[in-house]
Amino acid sequence: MTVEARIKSLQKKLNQYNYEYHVLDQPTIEDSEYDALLRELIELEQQHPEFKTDDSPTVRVGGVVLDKFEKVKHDTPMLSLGNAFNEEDLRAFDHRITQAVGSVQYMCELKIDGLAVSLKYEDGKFIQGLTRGDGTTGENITENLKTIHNIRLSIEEPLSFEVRGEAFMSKDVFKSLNESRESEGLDTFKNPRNSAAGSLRQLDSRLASKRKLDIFLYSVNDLTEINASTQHEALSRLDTLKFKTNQERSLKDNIEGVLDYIKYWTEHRHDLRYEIDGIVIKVNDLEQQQQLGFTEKSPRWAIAYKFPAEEVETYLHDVELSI
Ligand SMILES: CC(C)(C)c1nc(N2CCN(c3ncccn3)CC2)c2cc(C(N)=O)c(N)nc2n1
Repeated sequence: MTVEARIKSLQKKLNQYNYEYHVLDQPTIEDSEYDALLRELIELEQQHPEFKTDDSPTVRVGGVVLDKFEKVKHDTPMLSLGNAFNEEDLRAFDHRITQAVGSVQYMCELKIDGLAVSLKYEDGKFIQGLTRGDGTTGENITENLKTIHNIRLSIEEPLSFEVRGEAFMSKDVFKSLNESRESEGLDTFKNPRNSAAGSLRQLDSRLASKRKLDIFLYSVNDLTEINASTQHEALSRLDTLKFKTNQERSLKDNIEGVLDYIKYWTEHRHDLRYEIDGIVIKVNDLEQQQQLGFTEKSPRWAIAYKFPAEEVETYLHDVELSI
């Protein structure tokens, strides 16, 4: 096999292993075997840089050091969400909607407690990643986002659109990061959200790569590009394009179903391997979304139900401090 053929086959194999491990959560080879193949590919690409591609799995290890993050305007502004804190707020949200557009289905999604980011694809290639920033302008953190293994560096269709999602750090990664920081005498991070934010703000993408960040994607800015007519179809389309979406989502026929879903996750949220701070409820049908429209900064067809703050955690924290 020629060197070029070996490099191409390693790139293909490692990208497939990445997808199985980080998107499907179903690895088919041992980590040690993956690492050995990756080391071989890094070496071959260093000897033959003409065969290195910008969607090679070696991109994941980072290595670009910036002196600052450039500010970039979002093509499509990233909106914010209205909040609901109790059943009354949710019923008022439902009443306003059904009065305006009649009966609707709701897509319920776990509200991942991370950092909203926007990924831009052009002809199927990941070309730019931005933080949400103030919704209008974000920071260019493309090199750091490339180190998140389940972010597709290229997709199998030459699509051009922006995919939005929440980058986060899992509870286990957060715990071991704080343990190693403690042993190095560094100050620890307060919660996974803060450590994800700190990781994405690293100017050296090699450091960002070590933080093992993760991401769930939840919306596309140009739905005609993926010809979806509901949020349910949009998420399924992201799945077929091998993006990582959250599989705990559920389609409900009315507000009662939404209340059941919220009740369930209020009780089971701590069984998850990542933190959530609520539930996002969206009108499923895109035409009904259009009819409902937007306020000046958030959609009228979506709301974020926020879990009540947990006294137990703060109480224990205070007790620890007072000892
Ligand atoms: C596309 C819309 C606007 C409906 C939307 N917006 C979201 N967010 C907006 C406010 N965001 C925000 N962030 C910081 C400051 C102000 N707003 C943070 C993202 C969503 C966040 C999540 C999630 N976290 O899991 C989700 N499953 N779906 C979302 N959907």
